[in-house]
Formats: sequence, structure tokens, C-alpha cells
Amino acid sequence: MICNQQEEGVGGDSLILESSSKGGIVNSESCTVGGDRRRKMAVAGVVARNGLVSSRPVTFVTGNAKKLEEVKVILGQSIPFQSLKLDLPELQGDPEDIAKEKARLAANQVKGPVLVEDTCLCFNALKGLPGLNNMLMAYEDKSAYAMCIFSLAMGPNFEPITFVGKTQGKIVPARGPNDFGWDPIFEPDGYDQTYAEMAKEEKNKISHRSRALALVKSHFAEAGYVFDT
Ligand SMILES: O=c1nc[nH]c2c1ncn2[C@H]1C[C@H](O)[C@@H](COP(=O)(O)OP(=O)(O)OP(=O)(O)O)O1
Ligand SMILES: [Mg+2]
Repeated sequence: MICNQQEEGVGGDSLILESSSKGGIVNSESCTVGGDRRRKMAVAGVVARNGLVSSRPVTFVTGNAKKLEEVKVILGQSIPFQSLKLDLPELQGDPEDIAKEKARLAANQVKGPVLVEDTCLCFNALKGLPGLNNMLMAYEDKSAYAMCIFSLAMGPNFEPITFVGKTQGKIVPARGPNDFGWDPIFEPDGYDQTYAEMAKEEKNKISHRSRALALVKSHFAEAGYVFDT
């Protein structure tokens, strides 16, 4: 995805989980807001009152095998999900809008509940814009953050909701295996290894992806969805 905006208030521990006042964004304090909350409650309510099985397992739609590997490990058995490899269009614009649009497209194709994900590496020197390592050569400020946005749509006619995870760090000359995107050039704050050099479990403890998925997990824990098995 193309990340075109610098979030306000990035810095310090608080940015581990994104919080925002925009509609439909799940953050560490509140679950969902506005129409999305009502929608979610309605789904849960139908299940609770009628004892109906609401839905098929969630389909995680991605064309990226490395993402899928991490998501499988991080989610474990916490959410009933299956995966589907689809190449969804690379959209541009506001990161949360992109993730939601991706979820709508995926839900229309799958005709059921879907989870999608969009990730970017955002450079503070470029006001959050993505860029190439060499573009940064001209800047003193090599700080950056990895941002992951999951979007969940419970079906084609449901408004997607989003879950944002961020990890702060800096851009460094590439170190470590070169098998997953920009992992070799991102060194998270507090570590002297790049994502690529870290053991997988170590990356998964602190990554943008695992932070976003922690929010996804708590959403499922609270929402009371009932799934076919
Ligand atoms: O943890 C990560 N560590 C390093 N690189 C990463 C990571 N996560 C995504 N990436 C790369 C892959 C892609 O070049 C770009 C994001 O693009 P993004 O559209 O989100 O992924 P994608 O097109 O590969 O898969 P999808 O089918 O889910 O859209 O950043
Ligand atoms: Mg993509």
C-alpha cells in the first residue's frame, strides 16, 4: 500500500497501538464506533437471540505467502480462519480507506466474512510517505515506522472495520536474509538487529503485524461471533 499521511501523536510508547477518532477504527481503548459498532452488535445480537450459527470461518485473503506464514503463527487457534490467495488491486490513498476497500472487494469475491491486511513502511523524514532507502540518504532523520492495518468485513454487505498496529524504528543499510520485503532495512527501536536478522518469534513479539492482530483477537473475543465449524 501507499501510505500518504503522517499520523499525529506518533512517538513514545503510546504509538504501539494506533488510536484514532475516525469511525470504524478499533484501537486499544474502544472497540468500534458509530455505525460499525451498531452493525457488530446486530450480528452478535442475532446470534445470541436465535442461537443461529452466524457465519463461515473468516477467510484471510492475501497474495503474500510470507504474510500468511506470520498470520498463521500469530493467530494460532484464536480465530477460526482459512486463507485464500487472491491478488487484490493495489489501491492508493488514506491507509485505512485502502484497507477497508480491500476488505469490501474481498468480501464480494468470497461472499462471506474476510480479513485482509495492508502494510507499509513509513518514513518520518518524508512525512510518513513510503520511499526507497536511497531517497533517505539525503535526510538526517532515518526514523520510520512499520504500519499494518487489518480490515475485517463480516460479509459483502457489512461495513469493514480496521485494526492498526505500528512499530517504530529506523532505516538502516540492509542486513540479514532478503526473503521478506523490507525486513533487512528496518531496525526496530530498542533492538540492534533488523527484522530480517531477528528470530521469527522475536519479530512476531513486537511487529506491526502482531500488534494489529492483538486488536483483531480482542475484537473476536468480545464480539461473540458464532462460526460454523
Ligand atoms: O512484515 C513485513 N516485513 C517486510 N516487508 C513487508 C512486511 N509486510 C509487508 N511487506 C512488504 C510486502 C509488499 O511488498 C509491501 C506491502 O504491500 P501489501 O500490499 O501490504 O502486501 P502484498 O501486496 O504483498 O500482499 P496482499 O495480497 O496482502 O496485498 O510490503
Ligand atoms: Mg497488496
